[in-house]
Amino acid sequence: MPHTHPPDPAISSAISGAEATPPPVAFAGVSRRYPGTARAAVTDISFVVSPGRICGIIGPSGAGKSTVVRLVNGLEQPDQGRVSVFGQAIDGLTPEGLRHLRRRVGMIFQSFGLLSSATVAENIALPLRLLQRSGEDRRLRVAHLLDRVGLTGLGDRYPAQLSGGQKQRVGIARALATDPEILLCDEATSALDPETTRSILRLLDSLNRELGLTIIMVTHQMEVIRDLCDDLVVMDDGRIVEHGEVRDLFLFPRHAVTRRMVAETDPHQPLQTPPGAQVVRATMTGEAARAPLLATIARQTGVDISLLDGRVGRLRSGDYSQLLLALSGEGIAPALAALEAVATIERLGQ
Ligand SMILES: Nc1ncnc2c1ncn2[C@@H]1O[C@H](COP(=O)(O)OP(=O)(O)OP(=O)(O)O)[C@@H](O)[C@H]1O
Repeated sequence: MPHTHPPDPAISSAISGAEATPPPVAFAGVSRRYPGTARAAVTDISFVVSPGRICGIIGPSGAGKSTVVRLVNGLEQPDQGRVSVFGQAIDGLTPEGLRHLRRRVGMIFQSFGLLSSATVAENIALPLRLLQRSGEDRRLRVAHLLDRVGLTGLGDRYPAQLSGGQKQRVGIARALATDPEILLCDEATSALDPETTRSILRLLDSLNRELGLTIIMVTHQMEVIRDLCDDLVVMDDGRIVEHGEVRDLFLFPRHAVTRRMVAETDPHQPLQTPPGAQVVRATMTGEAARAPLLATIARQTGVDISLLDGRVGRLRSGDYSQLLLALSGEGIAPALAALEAVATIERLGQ
């Protein structure tokens, strides 16, 4: 059974069916084996993406992440189970139904997928051409999209004349051309350097906030999950091994794959435990993460506090700090009580 952290209320109501509008994406017991292969690429996948959320999918190479996104836009069909997009099962859709679905679901890729012989403007206009929109319609929409992704004035360039980050912006503009409600991103930042990655993540964040766009983000980079996503699905060997809100999985990973991927964001060894000290891990979020907690508690209780390890930062849901502390001397019990009032405390022994 996968580890499931308590879902947010929107997910609970989507699963229970209490929500009037069906969720953008729902997988129920989905399996898929590619023809000619011995093992299923994905097995018994069930999860729900609620409207306006950014859901990350992470896992080692070959875990089945790309297969999951390809199942969402009908590039693959399930052998078992059901994939629903806005409540509609994608298997059994007519070609016309599938075309209509794909207008509501945009997609961007690691390799950008641009036509090298077409200009930036022509690349962005391609989906509109397929919809037989008029030339004037296309021109206006492309100008708007170029502005929106920060490429004003670059419509006449060819892809070869752009940086990697600019190419991905063209990919995003093209994916948005049909005004989709869902954006699928398959390793969309994996070919980019860290600074360019951050600028693309900021763009995706603003599109999500301003347009209410639901985003599914396949990545092998936990930093992308930490910085951008609300929810997280962790896959290994074709199965979901853990899923829930990023805050819960990032701060309290349970499955070995999640633990390993979280550890990779901050690889180092904690300091040795001083003899006789009580060791605790204290996790704070929001206001408490920024408070001068250790100094205040040491002053008030007389306890000695050594910092053995720590990580601080910002998730999409807010600030966090997670500190490995060794408490010694007088006042350990009141210090623990004071910590427990504002932090989640895990006692790791003496
Ligand atoms: N078109 C295909 N034909 C046959 N097997 C495939 C095909 N596409 C993927 N697979 C296999 O299905 C499994 C899952 O692949 P998938 O690409 O979904 O994983 P992934 O987690 O996205 O991997 P990566 O991070 O390396 O892209 C792998 O064993 C892969 O070899």
